[in-house]
Amino acid sequence: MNAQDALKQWQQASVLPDYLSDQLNTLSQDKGWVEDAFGQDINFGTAGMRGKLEPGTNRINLFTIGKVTEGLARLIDENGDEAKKRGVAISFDSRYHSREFAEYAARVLGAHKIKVYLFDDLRPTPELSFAVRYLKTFAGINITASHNAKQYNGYKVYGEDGAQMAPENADRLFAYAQKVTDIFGVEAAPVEELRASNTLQLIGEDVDEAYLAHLKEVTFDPEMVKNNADKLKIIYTPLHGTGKMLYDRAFRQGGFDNVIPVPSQSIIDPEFPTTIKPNPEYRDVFEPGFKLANEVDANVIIATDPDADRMGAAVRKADGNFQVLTGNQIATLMAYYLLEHMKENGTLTSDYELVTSIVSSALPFKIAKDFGIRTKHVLTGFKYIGEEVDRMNKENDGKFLMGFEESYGYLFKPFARDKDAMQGALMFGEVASYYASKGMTVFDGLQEIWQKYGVSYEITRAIEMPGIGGQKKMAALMEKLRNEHLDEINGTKVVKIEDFETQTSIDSNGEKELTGFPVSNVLKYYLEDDTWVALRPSGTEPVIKAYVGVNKPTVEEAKKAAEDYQDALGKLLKN
Ligand SMILES: O=P(O)(O)OC[C@H]1O[C@H](O)[C@H](O)[C@@H](O)[C@@H]1O
Repeated sequence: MNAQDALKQWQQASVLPDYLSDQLNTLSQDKGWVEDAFGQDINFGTAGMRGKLEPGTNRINLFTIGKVTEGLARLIDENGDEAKKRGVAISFDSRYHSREFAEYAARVLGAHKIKVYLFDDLRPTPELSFAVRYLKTFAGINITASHNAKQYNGYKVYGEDGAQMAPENADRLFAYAQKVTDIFGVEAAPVEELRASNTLQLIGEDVDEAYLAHLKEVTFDPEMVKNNADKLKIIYTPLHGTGKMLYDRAFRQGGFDNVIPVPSQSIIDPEFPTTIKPNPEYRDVFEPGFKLANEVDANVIIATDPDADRMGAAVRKADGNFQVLTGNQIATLMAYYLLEHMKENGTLTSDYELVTSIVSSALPFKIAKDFGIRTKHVLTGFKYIGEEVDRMNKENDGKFLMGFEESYGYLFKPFARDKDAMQGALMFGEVASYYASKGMTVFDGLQEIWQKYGVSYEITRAIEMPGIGGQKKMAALMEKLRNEHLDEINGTKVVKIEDFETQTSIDSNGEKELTGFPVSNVLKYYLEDDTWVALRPSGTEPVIKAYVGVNKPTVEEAKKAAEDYQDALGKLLKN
């Protein structure tokens, strides 16, 4: 069906709620919008599906949610009665329509007589991941668009291991969803009926308690944290989202006595009024935190995104100013802290493993190798880190130290199988507490690590390419670069190119097969000066991402080189 025919179908549908009809009337005046919103079906990316809250087949609304949930229901049907009895856990964040979509997904599953555990209120993504494992459900759904701007919403799906559904099942689910011919005809059972038969069960405090009990396992040295509680003042912001539900109890039980929330950002609000995008990657989200930190003389600011899977931090330097850290720097500090202290108390063995994505900093790998433990690279997407944890458990081969992604995602204890900002906040608090006990700032600690291992400095830039046009442009750009085999970037020789789509690796010895990764549209370049560069279209936002990681003796040199490489990439991507 072409975009115009699909539009007509939506215009004639009698089941559209008023807000969608109104939006449709206004937006459909724009031909480009119609092409984009109805020209294709919304797809599954790095983290399920994500899109603007608008009418259309390529958007997030009641009907695309219903269609995909119908796909999940059919996947569960295919797995038989046992799978239906185990059912699905559903949570949602603070965005517009999140609660409504969660309830609708519950009703669609309920129509298939699939058991549903629905959270009574908003909850963090990692708690949903935990709930899937705790309740032993067959799958999980989280209605969230994570850190995207307020106009977006989305749908993350979890498999029975609590990790985001791996491509094989996600593809089956999507294929089932594609078989739904009438998007408005998806059956949904009434809530009252589902409640009466206990097909739909509300969950909340019971799961909170179990999850919080596990969060206690994250802290490595509770005594140290407790003894230094008075030396550390943490400002915390949930950025108007789900972190608010648990942070207070999590910090308190972890021994952190001085945690002060940012009042304006502790109000649950789908407008995310104090931010442009509620993403701890951006400095502006820390502004109210800086102000409060200066008023109360705090050392550290911790921010979690609206579904509390990402965690960012800013730390006070010796000169009194705050430094916003990157996800790579936060991970480096946490990895070093754990390795050093585990070694010290004799618990570090060589079968511990650190897992990270191919576009994350090389420094934690270098440190891990120095401590004699194993390292493993995976593609972007925390589900791949989840798969590694599964492998370690199933094959009894390796112990999980931590997993991280440059995009502010960390996991230490795999009772959740997605990145967990609560775990990140507790571990980062512990790191801060440790440096405070030595009379140092966290930033001093980072300098110390850099002095020992050399400076790794990474910059990620996202170049926006919206709409169907943007997708085509990104595909063409990647194809062009793939065929060009760049031999230099900003004047420095390329010594190796890894192409994760054609699964080849080329260096001066010729071409080899690149094994161990699923096919993915990523190009990674290794340069003569120990720099790496990676390019890939994002799976969650309409952007192409350019990653640069440089290794230099000093911060100044590293920063300058990373910026220069990014500028060169910017030009390359414009051509
Ligand atoms: O770079 P993208 O494809 O946009 O993905 C960036 C991040 O998005 C989500 O948060 C996923 O859960 C992460 O695993 C991923 O790293």
